Amino acid sequence: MEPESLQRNAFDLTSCVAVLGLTVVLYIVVSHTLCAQKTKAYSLPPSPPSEPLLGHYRVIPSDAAFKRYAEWAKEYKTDVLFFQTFGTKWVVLNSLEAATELLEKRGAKYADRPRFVMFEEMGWSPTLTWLRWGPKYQLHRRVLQPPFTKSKVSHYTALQRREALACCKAMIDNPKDWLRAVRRFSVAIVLKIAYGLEVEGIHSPWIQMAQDTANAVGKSGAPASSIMDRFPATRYLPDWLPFMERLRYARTWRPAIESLTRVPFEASLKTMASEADNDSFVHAQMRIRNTNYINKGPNHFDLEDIKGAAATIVIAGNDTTMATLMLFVLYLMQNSEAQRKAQGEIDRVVGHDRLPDWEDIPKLEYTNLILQETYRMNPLSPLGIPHASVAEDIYKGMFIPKGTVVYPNVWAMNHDESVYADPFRFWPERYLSKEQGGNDEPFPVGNFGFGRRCVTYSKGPESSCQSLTSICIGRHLAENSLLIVLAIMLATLDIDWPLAEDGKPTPFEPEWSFRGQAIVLPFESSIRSRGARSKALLDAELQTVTRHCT
Ligand code: HEM
Repeated sequence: MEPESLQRNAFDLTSCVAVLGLTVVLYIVVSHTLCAQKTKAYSLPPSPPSEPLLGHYRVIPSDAAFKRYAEWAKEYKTDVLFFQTFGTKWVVLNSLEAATELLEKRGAKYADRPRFVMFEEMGWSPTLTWLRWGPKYQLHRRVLQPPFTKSKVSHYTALQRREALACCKAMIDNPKDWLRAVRRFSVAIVLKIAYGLEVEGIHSPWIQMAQDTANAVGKSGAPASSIMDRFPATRYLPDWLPFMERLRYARTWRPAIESLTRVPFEASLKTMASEADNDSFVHAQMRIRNTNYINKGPNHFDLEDIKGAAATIVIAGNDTTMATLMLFVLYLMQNSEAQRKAQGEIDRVVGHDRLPDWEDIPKLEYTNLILQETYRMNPLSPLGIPHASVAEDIYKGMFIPKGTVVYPNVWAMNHDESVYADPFRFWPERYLSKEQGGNDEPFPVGNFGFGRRCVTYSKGPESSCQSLTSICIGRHLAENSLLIVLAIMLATLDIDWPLAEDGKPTPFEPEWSFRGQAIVLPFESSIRSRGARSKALLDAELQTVTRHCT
């Protein structure tokens, strides 16, 4: 390039950055002034000191921010904290009381989501989880919710049990590769439900595809917290600039998101003609679409919507299940007493002549307590998926401006010492009554989100939500998957610390990632069959269900 043109490019960039800087300053001054006028009567919630222009941008740690928020809440003696950066305002709700009051009782005011600019940059198609409040959101929720209601998920139980048996068999046959078995279980269920596609074995390419997407989402940082989300114009800056590492991340992982959205969808469409009995989400939606087309009716849910919604099922459903299963293995390995107690319960309820089935699940009280304690110990989305307010609000005399992003600090609520004694201890008995040797503590809260992003509003000055549904549409599906696989794991496997060469268990501290989701990183474990009898049962039952499962 000519020196003159180089100079011109450098000048263009400098002026571009200068104009952008000026815009940021103007934006901040105007929004501060407007906010100050509104808050004359009420003050904003407490917040830690911020920096000029950058606000709280550099004050919030990128790793495990939820822990810092919990500390600030104690320091400032408040359950609501306020922050702002580049004109974006956000509050963190650190108590169950605040989250229930704002996100549930006043849910209509907090039904929106912020705009997820970083996720847009990552190439998502319309995805319910990230959609803002509005007709598109309502349409997606109306289409996606019905197949996952508490009664409808019974449709998937045969598939879930078959995959649970296959998972445990793969863990026993190839214990070093137990993570792949767990990933296969998590992917196989949602891939079949969304697209009608089968995962063949633990080396299926679908597993790698889902793994890549999970990596992309899991380490992308708390949703709506990047510089692009705070100040969308920065998405057009070159990604080598300082502060733009999240833009670089988004662009690096874009192909993974695009593949998972496109490739299984196309594979599913190819089977439309040959699989008339395929009742997957994509086939069902395509059939509706074709019928509307033939009858010359409108098709509001277009191809991009079907594609995006199917990908939502896989992306929202696979990694959450996988991460919870990894936690089961970890906590059972670390707490052998709890493991033995749960195995005792399985033996008592199910006996030794068969493996756990759906009719046993309601009777497995201690197994359910292990699930609850796993949820509490490590909420996968420690700051939930943020909501956004559609109107200004006053809470305990504190002013919450319209358009504020709202994070429930689910981790803080589930580690509140005033509710949970010794909150960092894995103790499933804590939920039992005092007479039963427990501590009468409530089940964990908020792991599946708060409130209701309502489907319809009632009219009137105090608008309220009409649809009282739990925010995560996949909760019932996920709980069924987790309970059946946990029960079969307890019936067929012994989980222990990895063994050294001399055969002795070697305890270690696992590593975690707290960037975005809170997940335990891959770790070693010693997994063995509980005995020849349970192994024979596993082989026999797997053969039977594989023959019968559709
Ligand atoms: C252990 C398993 C799971 C956990 C911990 C979990 C957690 C969550 C959380 C925290 C939210 C955000 C709620 C909010 O906005 O306050 C959410 C939303 C959502 N989840 Fe799940 N989820 C799980 C499994 C699933 C599964 C299996 C599916 C698939 C069917 C699914 C689909 C969704 C969807 C579509 C949303 C967005 C709902 C909306 O914004 O209206 N999830 N989930």
